[in-house]
Amino acid sequence: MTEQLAVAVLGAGGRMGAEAVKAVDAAEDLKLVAALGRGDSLDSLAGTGAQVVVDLTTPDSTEANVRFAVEHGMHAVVGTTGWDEQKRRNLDALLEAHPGTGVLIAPNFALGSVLASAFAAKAARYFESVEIIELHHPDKVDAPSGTAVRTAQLVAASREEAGVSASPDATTKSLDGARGADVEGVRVHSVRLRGLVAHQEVLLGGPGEQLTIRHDSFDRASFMPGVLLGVRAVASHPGLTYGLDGYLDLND
Ligand SMILES: NC(=O)C1=CN([C@@H]2O[C@H](COP(=O)(O)OP(=O)(O)OC[C@H]3O[C@@H](n4cnc5c(N)ncnc54)[C@H](O)[C@@H]3O)[C@@H](O)[C@H]2O)C=CC1
Ligand SMILES: O=C(O)C1=N[C@H](C(=O)O)C[C@H](O)C1
Repeated sequence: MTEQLAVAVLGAGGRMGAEAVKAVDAAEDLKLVAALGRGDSLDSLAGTGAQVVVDLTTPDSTEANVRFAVEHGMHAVVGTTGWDEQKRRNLDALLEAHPGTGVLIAPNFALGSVLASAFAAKAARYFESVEIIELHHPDKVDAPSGTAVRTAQLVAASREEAGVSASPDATTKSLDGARGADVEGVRVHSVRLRGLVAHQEVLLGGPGEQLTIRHDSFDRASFMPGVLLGVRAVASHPGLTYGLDGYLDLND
């Protein structure tokens, strides 16, 4: 048998972390060497031999966790939200000083969601209007979702490349928040509703027609194939990769 890859999960007591612990435990090629929760010292990682750290914590702690991993020669697979451009730039600089170490920041690990965002970006240049609605469970602490931000970035880049103008909008008078958040020129609306897990619709409108690209995660099991893919692949992708699409061949 080939040697198992040693994996540590941070945020192990959380909704995603608990699921990731089970998934890593069940994978024959992986060995769970640490499962840390809030309050556990990162120093306890040092003696575990962890090669890959999976971070599924909170936006206020993920940056320090990833910094610790990189500085101690561990690769990191990050699902936690909050990685804005400045934080990614800082991480890039840190990784330059640690060549050979890989970090994957995946706003969404569900393969269907990654595909839906890619399809939306492809379609966005052909429609006059585009808006995003993301819908999540009410225990989520951040809005808009990391997935919606990433989708808006991909959509905006695609429209800019194609020279498409901003979505038309005659609103001159509105209540604060009524038109959602502006993410790179794309309106994003956040719904929080008991019973939901993670859902997103990209609405694309043209004269007389609408295309809706919708993805639903009904269960956190949907994220685990992407987590495992990231864990297995991160060592062969040194530097920072933003989005699981960076590990997939979506160009055809
Ligand atoms: N990329 C993806 O596919 C997905 C990403 N997420 C994101 O993952 C993050 C976690 O989501 P949930 O599990 O739903 O949240 P959660 O609140 O259930 O879990 C977070 C856990 O991290 C723990 N924690 C906080 N700081 C820590 C630290 N320094 N060390 C160790 N543990 C620490 C908390 O005590 C909590 O148990 C959120 O940012 C969420 O948006 C969630 C689902 C899918
Ligand atoms: O908090 C969540 O639940 C999720 N967070 C990620 C996000 O903000 O996009 C991924 C997924 O949508 C679930």
